[in-house]
Order: sequence, then C-alpha cells, then structure tokens
Amino acid sequence: MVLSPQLTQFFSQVEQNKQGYIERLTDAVAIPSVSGDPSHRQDVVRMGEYLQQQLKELGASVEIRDPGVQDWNGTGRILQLPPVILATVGTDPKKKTVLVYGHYDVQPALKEDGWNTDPFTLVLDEANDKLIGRGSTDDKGPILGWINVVEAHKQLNIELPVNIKFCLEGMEESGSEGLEKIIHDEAQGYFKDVSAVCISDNYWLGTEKPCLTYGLRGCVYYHITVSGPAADLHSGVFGGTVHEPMIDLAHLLSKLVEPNGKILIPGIYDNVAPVTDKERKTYENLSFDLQDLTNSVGNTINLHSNVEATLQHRWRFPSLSLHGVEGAFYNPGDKTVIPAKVKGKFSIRTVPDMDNDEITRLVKDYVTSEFKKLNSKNTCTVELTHGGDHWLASPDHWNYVAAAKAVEDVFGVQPDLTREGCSIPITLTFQEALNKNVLLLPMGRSDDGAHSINEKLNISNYINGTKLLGAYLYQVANAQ
Ligand SMILES: C[C@H](N)C(=O)N[C@@H](Cc1c[nH]cn1)C(=O)O
Ligand SMILES: [Zn+2]
Ligand SMILES: [Zn+2]
Repeated sequence: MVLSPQLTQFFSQVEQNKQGYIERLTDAVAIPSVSGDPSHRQDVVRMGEYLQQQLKELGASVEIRDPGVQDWNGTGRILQLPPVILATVGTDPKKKTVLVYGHYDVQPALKEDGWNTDPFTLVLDEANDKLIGRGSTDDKGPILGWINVVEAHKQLNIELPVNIKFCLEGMEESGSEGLEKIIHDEAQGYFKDVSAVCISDNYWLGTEKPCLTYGLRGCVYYHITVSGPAADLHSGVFGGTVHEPMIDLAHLLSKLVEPNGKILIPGIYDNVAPVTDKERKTYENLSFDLQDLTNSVGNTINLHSNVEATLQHRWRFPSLSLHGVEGAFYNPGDKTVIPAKVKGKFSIRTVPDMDNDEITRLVKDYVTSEFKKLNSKNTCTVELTHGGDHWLASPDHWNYVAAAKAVEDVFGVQPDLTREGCSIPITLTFQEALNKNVLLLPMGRSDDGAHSINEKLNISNYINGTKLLGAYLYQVANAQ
C-alpha cells in the first residue's frame, strides 16, 4: 500500500517525537485525577487545567463548561464537578469536523492494591515495550494521542485535514455526571457542525490486531444498605443475640447471581434481544481465542468453553458483578466485630433491549422481597447510584470505513469489528443528541489492565495509536 506524502511525513514526525510523547504521558499520569474520591477532586481539576494548557499552546481555542455540583454518594456533601473542556482546532467550513471525546479522570489506585510500582509514576519499561501507570491506557494515553497529532501537524507546519472539536470530561469513571445536559444544550451550539464522532477509550479484542468497536453494554450500579445496631458491636458479647447486618447482606448478595454467572433477579432477561443468524456470523473469524482471555485474566477461570459463547456473554448478554462491601472489616488480621451498617455494591451490565428504569424496579422489588424472607429486624434500602445506557452503531457508515482504511495505513491489516462489554455512558447521548455516527477507535490492548493493578499501555500502541488517530483524520477527509 502506498501512503500519501502527508501521511508519510506525519508518521515520521510521530516517530521522531516518541520521547516527547512519553514525557507528556509521564506528566499526565503524575496527576492522580481520581473522580470517585473527593480527596482527589482538585487533582481532577488540575488534570483538566493541564490539558487546557497543552491545547492552548497548540493553538486550540479552549472553552470550559460547568457541569454543576454533585451530592457525593448521597451524603449531602456537595462537590463541584470538574469542568468539561471544549476545544476547537480548525474552523474551515470546507472541511469535515470530527468530534473527539475522551475522559481525563481515572479509576482509584493504591500501591497497596498490589501494584509493583507507584501507580502515579509512569514507568518506562522499554525491554517489555510498556508504559505502566494509572490512566496510561484509560484514558490519558488516547487523549494525549489526539494532542500528539495536533502537535505533529503544528511542527510540520501543515494543516489538519479536518477540523477537530474536543469534548473532554473529568467524571466518566463516576457516571459522567452533568455531561449529558451540556451535550443537549450545545447540540445546536458548540457541536452544531460535527460530521462524525470518534472515541478512543476501549481496547483491542486481543493483543495483536486492532479493532473498531460499534457496541457497548450499559451499566447500572446499586448499593444495598443494611443497618441495625447504633454502633459496631463486640461479637463475643452480642453475637447470637442480635440480627447482624453483615449476615443479612451476605444472604442478599448470594441471591443476586449464581457462580456460573446466571443472574437470579426475576424478569432480568425478559427484554434481552435474541441472537439472530446475521449476528452469529459476526463472531466468526475474529482474532481472539480463549488463550487471549486467559492471558488477560492471568488464570484459566473461563466460564464458557468456546469463543462465541465467551464473546456473547461479554458483549450482548447482561452480567452482574459484586464489587465490594463498605463498612465491613477488611484490614489484615482478625477483628471480632459486628459491623453496624454495611453497604453491598453491585452493578449490572445491560444490553439491547433492556431498559434501565425497568431493571431498577426489578432489582428493588426483588431485594426487598428477599430481605423480607430473612425476617430480620434490621433495615434494608436499595438505591441506584449511577446508570448509563447500552449503545449500538452502524459499522457500515463512512466513519467506520475511514477508520478501517486508517488501520490498514498503519498496521497493514483489516481491523476486527467488535462490540465491547464495558460502558461509556455518554456514547449514546452523542449519537442521539447530535444524530451523528459514533465510532470507537481503541489504542490499547486487551491485556492493558484498565481498572486493575499495573495498568499499562504498550509503547508501540501509544506511538502507532497516535499514527492511527492521525491517519483516521486523513481518511475522514477523503470519505464520501
Ligand atoms: C470503557 C471505559 N474506558 C470504561 O472504563 N468505562 C467504565 C465506565 C463506568 C461505568 N460505571 C462506572 N464507570 C466502565 O465500563 O466501568
Ligand atoms: Zn475510559
Ligand atoms: Zn475506565
């Protein structure tokens, strides 16, 4: 395949800039922008300021929007939400405009969780082609990839082939609070001239081959709170004499899902769209096998014995995961305590055609009726803490055709077409509010360990990913 002179020039500039790109990611990872932890809220704001500064230096016109405030965890503690950054590079009416969305917040990370190194100090492991640190793949690396593209063009003194409009938020890992309203408010304003949307915030199916992603599951997150005594109790003095919140909660959690993954909430599968013959074909010839799953997970604990069933349960069937218990004793060592109030946290990944409001009704009715069966004198409440919808796009759209050609430009292969099990709540909002095609164009690999310990982005993925984002813009410019 023959590359255009502009692309050839751009690719070689990206290669030359490698060191600078790694330094940029080092600076970004050093800001612990954990949106789910109020003690880090100022760091999220600082991360936003860092990006605004980078974008301004590259000539972007930058505006911010205030998403308002948040009642943190329903505690009455009011927190300012971090700003949504809107930045424009190029306003040529003759060019297409690509809307780039990304998030600058990250999941929590503590060395004690099992990280080999400090999560917020980017480790350059050249021997293993890795950049290790929280946010390296989710989603700081990909956001910086776009900034790298703009920088390379400025250095080369060449115009971008399209206009870019950035929309960067700092609350994605905590439910994207406040963003939906901004998108609706700005649909005929800031977002008016958008031709298509591109999001780089997911992962390749395996470790070898790039993919384009046209579907995501939704996510509804719940807390079950069981409380009883006025304070924690001595289990030797009170054990056997009172209803224990933790015992009630353990019973309730065990009623939600079977060890084989089957969700036990009555009615939960009723609206799940059936698998069609056309859809079945989409699981054929993907560059994925069960060993990829084993490698990403670090153990052979697969629930399903073939690729099709595994991917269907990741992409197009719901799943329920138990995440943790707040208020329970969790330190090392033994403590003979009866916790007074415990909060069990779980989420359900949703798929077409499930409806979030209906699911919440089913969850609340079921947990309430199971709690009644315990005949406990404790109290139990169930609340939805955040939710986002599932999403499906048309992969036949020119936006996908352009991205497939860009993959060929950089990697010399046809990308896999995939759906994804995780969620980016705002994707559907962009599609519906702007009525434009949305494409997911991932930079990282399946084994990057997003949300986990030792999160990494391969150096080659960062560099080739930057080339890919740039090549995609050229292909969009040429798309019919
Ligand atoms: C795919 C994206 N990088 C991601 O990690 N999304 C999160 C979104 C979320 C939903 N609730 C809380 N965070 C995810 O899928 O868990
Ligand atoms: Zn993400
Ligand atoms: Zn994430």
